[in-house]
Amino acid sequence: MALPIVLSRLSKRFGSSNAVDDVSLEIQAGEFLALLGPSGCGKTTLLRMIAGFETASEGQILFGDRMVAGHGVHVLPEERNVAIVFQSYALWPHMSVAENVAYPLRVRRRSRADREAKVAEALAAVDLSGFETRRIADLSGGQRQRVALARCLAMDPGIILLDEPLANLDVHLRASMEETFARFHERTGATMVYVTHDQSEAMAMATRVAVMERGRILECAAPATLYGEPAGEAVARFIGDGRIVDAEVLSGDGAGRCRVRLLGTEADIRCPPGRTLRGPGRVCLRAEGLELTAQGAGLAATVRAASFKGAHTRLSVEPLSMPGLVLTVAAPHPVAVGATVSLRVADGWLLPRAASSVAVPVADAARELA
Ligand SMILES: Nc1ncnc2c1ncn2[C@@H]1O[C@H](COP(=O)(O)OP(=O)(O)OP(=O)(O)O)[C@@H](O)[C@H]1O
Repeated sequence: MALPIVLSRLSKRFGSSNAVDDVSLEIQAGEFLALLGPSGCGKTTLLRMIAGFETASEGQILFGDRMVAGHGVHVLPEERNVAIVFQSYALWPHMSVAENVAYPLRVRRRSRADREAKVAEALAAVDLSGFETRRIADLSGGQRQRVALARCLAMDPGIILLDEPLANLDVHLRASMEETFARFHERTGATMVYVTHDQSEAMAMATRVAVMERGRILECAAPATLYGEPAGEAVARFIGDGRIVDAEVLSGDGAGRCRVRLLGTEADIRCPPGRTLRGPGRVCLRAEGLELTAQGAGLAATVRAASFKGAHTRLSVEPLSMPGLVLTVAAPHPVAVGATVSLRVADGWLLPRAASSVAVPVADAARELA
């Protein structure tokens, strides 16, 4: 049965440095949560603490209502009833596929008939029926990872922890494995925590993504929210290569749209609904929110680099109004480096924290002006 995982004020110190720093997070039963962040941000340490391979310096971990770490408790990994999938597969090379998948069931002294049924079902779930007698050495990397997943399935765990399971696979195989993982998640219904530094992988599979930086969780939200409506500048920059620019909020409808002046031009963009704000703010711009427009009509910029992508040409452009800032835009046709183009800001996101900390609600501002 899937269990929720609750992390409360969890920290891990190695010497004087905090690898995990005051992390609190509730992972729902049956959720697929990705821990995403650059190398060294603490995601593996956090996963190892959930698994029980690391003790907590502070804080606690609950699986459902069972305390597994904290308040002097440290439940050993083998007693936590979690399944773990590593990038190194951790299979027994001298055993066959079926023997590997059956291994945890054998340890639990399940009957032969039960083992055989579970192994057949687990191998079918990862498209490896017919591979029962193959040796691990005779499998590809993707097939080995699928055996590791089948072994997990056969254990029927409530919690599955995955540490960069696709890191050793090539790009094409990774894409097909993303589907396998999604089906695997559906099938097990288990709570899954998936560590990766690859944001496209995290965004494609997870129901929520926790973005980590220097041991802390910056934001934890659904992929579309992180991408479209990030809460702060660090996540806006990290996810989808967003660019942050200063803006002046001119007016807003209170329902999630506002008019801003930015980079010497005006645009209608998205903003947090609720209070209508005006005053200075910070806006996240992404390549797909910018469009080429008729010469002289929008924001003038110089093309600094052009890279042909097949369906479009990706341009790096420098606005004349802000030298040094490099924006990216998808152009429907190639444009020469050095040319001047005009851009229209078709979409952007007014960052909430910057806005609420400096901007004034329109109603109040109007009263002040009256
Ligand atoms: N056993 C240890 N002893 C000392 N420092 C450690 C230990 N394990 C991890 N660290 C440090 O803790 C920090 C977080 O490491 P961690 O492996 O959790 O990061 P990560 O985000 O998983 O990185 P990567 O993607 O490179 O694996 C790093 O600065 C690392 O050097």
